[in-house]
Amino acid sequence: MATETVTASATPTSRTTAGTSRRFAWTPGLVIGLTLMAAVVAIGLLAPVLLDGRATAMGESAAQPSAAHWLGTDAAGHDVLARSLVATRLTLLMTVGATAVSVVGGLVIGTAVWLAPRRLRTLGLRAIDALVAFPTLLLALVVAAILEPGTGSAIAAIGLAGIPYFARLTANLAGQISHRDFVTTARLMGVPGHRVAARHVLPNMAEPLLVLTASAFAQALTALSALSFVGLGVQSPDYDFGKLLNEALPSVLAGRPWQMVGPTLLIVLTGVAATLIGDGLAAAADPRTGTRTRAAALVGSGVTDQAAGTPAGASLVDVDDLVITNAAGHTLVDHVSLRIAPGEIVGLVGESGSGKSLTAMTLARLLPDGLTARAGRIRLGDLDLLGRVAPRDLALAMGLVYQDPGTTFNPALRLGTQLTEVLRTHARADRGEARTRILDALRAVRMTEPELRLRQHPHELSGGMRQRAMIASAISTTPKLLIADEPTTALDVTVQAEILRELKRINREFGTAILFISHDLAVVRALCDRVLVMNDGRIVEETAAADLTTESAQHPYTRRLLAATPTVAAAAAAAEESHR
Ligand SMILES: Nc1ncnc2c1ncn2[C@@H]1O[C@H](COP(=O)(O)OP(=O)(O)OP(=O)(O)O)[C@@H](O)[C@H]1O
Repeated sequence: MATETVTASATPTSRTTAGTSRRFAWTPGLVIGLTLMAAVVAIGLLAPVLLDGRATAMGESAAQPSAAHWLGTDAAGHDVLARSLVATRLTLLMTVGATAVSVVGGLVIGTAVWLAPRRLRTLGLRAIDALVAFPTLLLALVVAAILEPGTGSAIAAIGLAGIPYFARLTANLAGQISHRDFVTTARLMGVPGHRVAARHVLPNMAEPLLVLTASAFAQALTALSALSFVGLGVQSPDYDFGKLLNEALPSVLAGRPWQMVGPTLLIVLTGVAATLIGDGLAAAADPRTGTRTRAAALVGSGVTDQAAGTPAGASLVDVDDLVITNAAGHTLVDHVSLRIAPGEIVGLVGESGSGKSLTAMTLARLLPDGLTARAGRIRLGDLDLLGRVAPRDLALAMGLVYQDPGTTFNPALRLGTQLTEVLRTHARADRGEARTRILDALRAVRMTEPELRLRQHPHELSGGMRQRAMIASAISTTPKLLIADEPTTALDVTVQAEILRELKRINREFGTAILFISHDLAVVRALCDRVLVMNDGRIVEETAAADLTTESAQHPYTRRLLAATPTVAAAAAAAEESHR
């Protein structure tokens, strides 16, 4: 009995991190926000040095604003403006500290929850949701009341109270990113969970996290000020904005509101700066969305002869009586058996939802979460896929080619880094050797300017180029089996034809067997040796590709499928008809 599980989730919009060469969108809001923040930081740096004497000197108590004291003096006779400016440094440091606690704590907990086994993950997410539902300031007040009031405890209280937000965002983003093809491939290659998180998942959430960090900074500022204002934050003789507001309260009640003006203005100024920066970063993140819809996808790992050594005359792939059911017990793949000989190209066709992808994904041991697979036998070369298989052996025994154009490559990494990953991780090639081999493979698939491509990020390549790049990755380790799940669906017909020619050539030159999943029966007939027709989870017909015609097909479903596929002549006739 084989049961493979992988977390399922929607695929998010591709985003890049600051590491890509995408042009950054400097909006006026962002420029203003950064300028204001620079001014606040300059005040924080300089005021304690230049104005400390003035802020601590005692003069006339509760004096009105004057040329000597622009905002008057407080009850102790200190210059209110000087104290407000000097308070900027401590306020900023505390805000940065609390924000850092929230971000780092949230990242660690969110990632740990994502990496946890399914039950623990669900429990963790529930706990995080419950904490998020609790108002931050209330949570902070509880923490601050438990701890001794002071600067450190205020930072801890606000920082801890902000953790659930970042933890939830991290876990959600990780859940989404984990189902992009480059993460699936890394997992197939046996890259350990923590490395997948550090290398593939976290860099791709940098952008939304950065945006949230900016707004968390603004929230931490007001929350810290509120804590000090109610006496649970900074204690005398230290003072931050909140403490100054706390000290100003009696004078406001005594009809001298100007003592509030300095800290209030500085809180507003700092908060507005952080919010503008957050909004600006969010806007800067947008431009690429929708600009690169033309793309396609192939992801490959590879095979070595040793890993998938196939006894002469035996099948390379041997699946016997595969049944896949969902959580409700509904059968999605129904007693499927299939064989693929070494070097053979087998087509898997059938309407949408007939079970083609699930069958193929079972071979790669990448069945989605919640589904259960059992079979009498699943073998790939000398690997028994129902038993324990070293990730490296599976990684080297199989190449995967996906359809989804937006998620094939990690947008944060240069192509060179990702294309050489399988060679470096599993074929144990050093950097130079991996580079040479991938360049050879890129030339083999006729990629233009291969050296340049290795330095580029995925979004700088066209869909056809990305497809070639991934075929190159797949063949760089001389695969015995390539699973190609609708690899050309997202490409225009010219590029489609070129890619199909490359697949055929690779099959001829390297003896790579291919399981080719497609809706395009004409392509399947031209490319494949043999075709399996799936309907409602079952293989209803198996035929030589040349016999995939209305005349030769045996099963009524195959004939219906063929009848539903317009030939070029029929399509032209239909078009002509519609013009009449
Ligand atoms: N993660 C999942 N959870 C539950 N059901 C699923 C899941 N993935 C697929 N299914 C169901 O399993 C059936 C077969 O899906 P599969 O993706 O294998 O079809 P397919 O033939 O590859 O379709 P397409 O050509 O549209 O890709 C469908 O009914 C689908 O709804």
